[in-house]
Amino acid sequence: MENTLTVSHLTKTYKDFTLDDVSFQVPRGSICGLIGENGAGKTTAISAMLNIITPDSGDIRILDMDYREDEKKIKQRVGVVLDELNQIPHLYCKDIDTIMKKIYSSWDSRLFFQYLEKFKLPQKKKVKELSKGMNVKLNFAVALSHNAEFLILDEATSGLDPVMRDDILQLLQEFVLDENHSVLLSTHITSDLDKIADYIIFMHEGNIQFIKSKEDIENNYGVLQCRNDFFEALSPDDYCAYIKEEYSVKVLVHHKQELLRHFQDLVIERASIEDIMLFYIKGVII
Ligand SMILES: Nc1ncnc2c1ncn2[C@@H]1O[C@H](COP(=O)(O)OP(=O)(O)OP(=O)(O)O)[C@@H](O)[C@H]1O
Repeated sequence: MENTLTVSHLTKTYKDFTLDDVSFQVPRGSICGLIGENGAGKTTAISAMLNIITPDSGDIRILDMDYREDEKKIKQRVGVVLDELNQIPHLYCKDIDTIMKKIYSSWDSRLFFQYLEKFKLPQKKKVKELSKGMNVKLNFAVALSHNAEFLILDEATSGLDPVMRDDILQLLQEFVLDENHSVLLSTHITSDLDKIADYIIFMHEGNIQFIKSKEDIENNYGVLQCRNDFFEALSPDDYCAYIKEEYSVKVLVHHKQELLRHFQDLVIERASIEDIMLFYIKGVII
């Protein structure tokens, strides 16, 4: 199995929105970041994978199984953390263990209580008494305590303080040290993906705008701020998007080493995932 997740030609139409023939993969052993503006279709795609909504067409395979036919088997092997809170409000944190033991065949109580301690979650607090961030941490403790091979995280880290977010990012990196483990992480905090993602899947208005490896972004992409006359002298092959400003042009280049060979004094800044996203949404794409 090369890919943990394969989404093929996924289409879902709502009144004012179409998720339009979307295809992408999560390679085994990788962390993939799913990014896109509000309403781009990220949650729609994730809801289809989890069989929460029924797509109009398309195939989804998770861990080499069909997402509908094999839903029960898949859910045993997948950990999910969504933006919304999905634990039962009147339960004590420790009672979650009793319930999850019945749901997951490979539930690990010892590991769950270790996570409660690590995340400073009091066993004797009710779920409804937890803050939003504490609730997110509880969902992570559940997702990580049943030997899941694949984590699907939809805006899961947005309610966490920077220190806890950093701890979770580290946990995710440790999780994929096992090459059978993979993560799909939808987030607006693109700096998190600069730190840990192997691939970036960028959705825009219901379509896949691009899929790139972080290595490709780091090695080949860059941001050049230049004067209009210099920009006019460039070949369109030298860049993939640009934004005209009052006295200069911001250019997204995708073969920066080649450009630097021709223009040795050129200053090309590192392109962050946020920079690239802004070029594709606000700029002119070549
Ligand atoms: N049940 C529904 N009925 C009608 N439209 C819907 C429904 N669910 C989602 N949509 C629409 O689908 C579009 C995509 O929504 P979705 O939640 O997938 O976006 P998103 O990329 O996750 O956005 P965000 O970053 O804001 O969470 C939006 O225009 C939304 O209004």
